Amino acid sequence: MEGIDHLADERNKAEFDVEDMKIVWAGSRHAFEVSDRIARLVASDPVFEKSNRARLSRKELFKSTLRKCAHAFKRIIELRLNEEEAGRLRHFIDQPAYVDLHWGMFVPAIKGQGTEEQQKKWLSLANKMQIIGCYAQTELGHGSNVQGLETTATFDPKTDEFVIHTPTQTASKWWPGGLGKVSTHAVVYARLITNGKDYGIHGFIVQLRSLEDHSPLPNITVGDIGTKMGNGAYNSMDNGFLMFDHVRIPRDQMLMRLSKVTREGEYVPSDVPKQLVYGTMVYVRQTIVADASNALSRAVCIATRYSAVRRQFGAHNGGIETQVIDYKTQQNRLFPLLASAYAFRFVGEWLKWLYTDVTERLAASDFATLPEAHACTAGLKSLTTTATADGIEECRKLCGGHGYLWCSGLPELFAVYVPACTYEGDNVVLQLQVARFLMKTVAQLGSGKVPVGTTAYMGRAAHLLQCRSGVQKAEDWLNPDAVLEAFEARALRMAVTCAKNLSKFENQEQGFQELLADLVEAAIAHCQLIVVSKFIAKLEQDIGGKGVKKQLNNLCYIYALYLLHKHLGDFLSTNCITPKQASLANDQLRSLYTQVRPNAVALVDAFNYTDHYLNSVLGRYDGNVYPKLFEEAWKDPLNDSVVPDGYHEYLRPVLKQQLRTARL
Ligand SMILES: CCCCCCC/C=C/C(=O)SCCNC(=O)CCNC(=O)[C@H](O)C(C)(C)COP(=O)(O)OP(=O)(O)OC[C@H]1O[C@@H](n2cnc3c(N)ncnc32)[C@H](O)[C@@H]1OP(=O)(O)O
Ligand SMILES: Cc1cc2nc3c(=O)[nH]c(=O)nc-3n(C[C@H](O)[C@H](O)[C@H](O)COP(=O)(O)OP(=O)(O)OC[C@H]3O[C@@H](n4cnc5c(N)ncnc54)[C@H](O)[C@@H]3O)c2cc1C
Repeated sequence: MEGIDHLADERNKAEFDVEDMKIVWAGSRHAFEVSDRIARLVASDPVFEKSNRARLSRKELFKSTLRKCAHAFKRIIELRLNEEEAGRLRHFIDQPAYVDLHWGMFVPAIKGQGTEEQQKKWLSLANKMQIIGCYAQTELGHGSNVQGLETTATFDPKTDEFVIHTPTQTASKWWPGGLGKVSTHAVVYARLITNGKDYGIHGFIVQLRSLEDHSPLPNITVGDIGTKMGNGAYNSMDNGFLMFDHVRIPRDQMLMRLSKVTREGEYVPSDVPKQLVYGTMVYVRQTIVADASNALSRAVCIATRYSAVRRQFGAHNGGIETQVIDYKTQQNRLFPLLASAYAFRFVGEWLKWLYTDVTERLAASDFATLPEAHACTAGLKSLTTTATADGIEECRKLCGGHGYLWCSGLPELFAVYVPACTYEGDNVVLQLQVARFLMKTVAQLGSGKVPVGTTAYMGRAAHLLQCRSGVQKAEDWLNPDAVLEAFEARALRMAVTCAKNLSKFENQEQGFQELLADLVEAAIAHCQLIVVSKFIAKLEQDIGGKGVKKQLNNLCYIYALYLLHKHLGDFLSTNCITPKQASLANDQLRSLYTQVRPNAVALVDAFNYTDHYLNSVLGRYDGNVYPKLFEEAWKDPLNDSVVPDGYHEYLRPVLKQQLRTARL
């Protein structure tokens, strides 16, 4: 059956031009062409083979990761790939590795926090990978609470050096990716102490390993923190621990773009907000939002193709059974995830714009939008990674029993993805940052300060606090104004309720702690509004291609109405909509599912994923699932022999024992 497209009928049903949708998904024709070319390059290179990853021991997996990274670097040089192409290459290799932290955090930290001189020195080494770096912030005892970090960097004016020290076991660096076995250098976050005074957390470039033989430098203890969840998965990464015993570094290895320490040991505070020391996290959170749509779309692609292949029940008189994708329950679970993948794609594009905008403003000493950029990156990182991790697991269940097989691609994808809910800020901790931002904004309403950006809607509080939805029939829920008003009213009313409840406390911080759960819900409502509004804004752009806009329109309203249904309690309890209107939203949702159904397979084809990248028997482009499941099963080491190892020692004696007992 090789060569037959088992999904051809599905593809023929599509009512839009898939090639045009591929461009919209990629962001531009250029981005599509680069991605397409590099994905094929990776798929055709045997060094990047990954189908046996689960069967490798940790050591084998790690060594194969080193090999892939070295080969990738060689190819980047040979083919003279530019930064964008090199980034796509690493993405499609699809194996977490030290390079992610080197390029994703070490280099950006130096770019963001190093002086020009420091950038010149360190980036020229890092860009050629003559040094490899990681981002060493988290400690055994503190991750979320950055202000609680214990590592010290004490200035010694006698030698013009900082002494980096780990004063307690809980001060050991713990988790940094690439640290365990690879990094030669790290940006280490430590408490800066000079003239006996603690000036809080600052970044320092510290060499960890010899550039000659890779052994740890004197007074440095470093290693891998151990095996993590799942076979393969994130175990290709050497997350590490690190302890310093009074390690000396030159003063000029403190990242000094923001604040400085002079030769005499005087601390010169930055004339810009001190929070810019957290700038690398803002940058990475923004990239994590863009990546959420990659991971979710991958899972959705597998679940959608397989749901079209898989048939259960419904056969009459020996006829053909029903494709499981035709069950409304399957659609109700799958299509909102398909819609979410597109929604996260577009909000990711918007967030990239916001980040670029704030970066330009900061360069011009305009710090006004920094709090919003922090709230948006934190909140959207939290919202999209939570939904994506849950979504991948839902896709596994949507694939029934076979989804639980490693070769479905879903267990490993879940195991690799789920720590995104924790790293770069625990998702609850991050929503609480959004909540603080919202409470400040609400407190300023009526003060004459007009809320802008993503909180502009709060400026229409007089209307939004008393309006009632005008929806009268199901189709009214396809009106962008009706949807936006419902989401805005719900978000504002939840924030205002929290603010009112907070005001009942004499001690605001105590009140905040008491109301944490409500505050997180208000923050989530605000972030969902952002995603919905950016999807609607996307539809207002000039989108060409036969039928493309119609499909995006359907997905946009599936996303919004599915959220409305899921969080109905919020919408009803805040009196934004009536039960009747909620029921109309459900009617509309069902109708949208019917419209998406014939386009579902084509909508996931638009992601343009190669079979190599998906690495899933269930998600194969040709839908030839069953013979390939057998092929994979035969490859399992347990099937190397018909009679298993251990039969003679452990199985035969038991069987013989039973036989004797039975005879008695
Ligand atoms: C492409 C790469 C591949 C990805 C691989 C992923 C590898 C993973 C890497 C990591 O995980 S690195 C470690 C990441 N760690 C965290 O994310 C820690 C999370 N914690 C924090 O970010 C902060 O400590 C906090 C929880 C946000 C704030 O803590 P706290 O309440 O103690 O606040 P302060 O530090 O005192 O600051 C208060 C003040 O500052 C504002 N603010 C906080 N963060 C930022 C920021 N990033 N940018 C701008 N402003 C920020 C905050 O809103 C407060 O403002 P005001 O209310 O005072 O106005
Ligand atoms: C795979 C992976 C890779 C990582 N890579 C790096 C890296 O490269 N570099 C690096 O420096 N770090 C890295 N980290 C560490 C990561 O950034 C931290 O684990 C993360 O910031 C969460 O901090 P924590 O572990 O201290 O969680 P904790 O803060 O201990 O969280 C535990 C629980 O407490 C809750 N909680 C904590 N504070 C509050 C609060 N104020 N209010 C309400 N609830 C709260 C949380 O919601 C959570 O449920 C990595 C982690 C992982 C899992």
